[in-house]
Amino acid sequence: MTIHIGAAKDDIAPTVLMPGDPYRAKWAAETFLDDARCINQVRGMLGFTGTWHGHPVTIQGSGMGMPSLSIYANELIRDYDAQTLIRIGSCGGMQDHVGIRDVILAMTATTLSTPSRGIFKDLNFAPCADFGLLAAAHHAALAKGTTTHVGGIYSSDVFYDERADLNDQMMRHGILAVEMEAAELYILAARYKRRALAVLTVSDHLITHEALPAEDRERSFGDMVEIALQAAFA
Ligand SMILES: O=P(O)(O)O[C@H]1O[C@H](CO)[C@@H](O)[C@H]1O
Ligand SMILES: O=c1cc[nH]c(=O)[nH]1
Repeated sequence: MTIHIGAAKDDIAPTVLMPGDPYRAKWAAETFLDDARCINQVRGMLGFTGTWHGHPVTIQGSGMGMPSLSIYANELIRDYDAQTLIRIGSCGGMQDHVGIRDVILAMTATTLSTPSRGIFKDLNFAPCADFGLLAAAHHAALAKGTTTHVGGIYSSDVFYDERADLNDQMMRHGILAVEMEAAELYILAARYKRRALAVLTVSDHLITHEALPAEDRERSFGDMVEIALQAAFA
């Protein structure tokens, strides 16, 4: 057990999927895993462990934002020895050619700041995905026929952002979508030599202002979960 995860060490699999939403963790575990059991309820940040095609898998909510993700990812890596961490998240589309429900594979994650900012001081570290996971996820997405985009995303600290100029610069530089966790996940994976990837589904759009309801964000993103699982065990 850790401060934020009530599971015994053996209850967490080496492969962990991390949605921001704990109820997406529950839905994904019940939908895709065999013999799924709840292994964490501390603070309501639900986690489940089961098997997918015989492989042990944990699906643990990360909460919203990098400070929350950082707590769970640190404990999963340092206390539970998680080796492969794949975020399965929602995001806001930032390019015209990116549509609602499309899948984004985040090759890089640009940020203004992360919980790791302090250790880098004046260095701008470039958080990036594990290439093997990225390539395997792309292969899985193509095989599935899911409309998928691979490229840079923006990990923001702010959902209700008062600085429109930042989004403008992201869009101008080809960033595909905005979310709030991937950059810190990639930095922690680099620090501890683990594999990480963010597989995202576009839930709303900053240009068209389309938006999916909360229930869809919780329960309807099956393609991204299957892509993440196939990538993890490719
Ligand atoms: O759907 P999740 O995985 O929570 O991801 C996105 O949704 C939340 C904001 O609504 C942030 O956590 C953002 O990164
Ligand atoms: O962080 C997020 C997630 C979904 N949509 C957004 O606009 N931002």
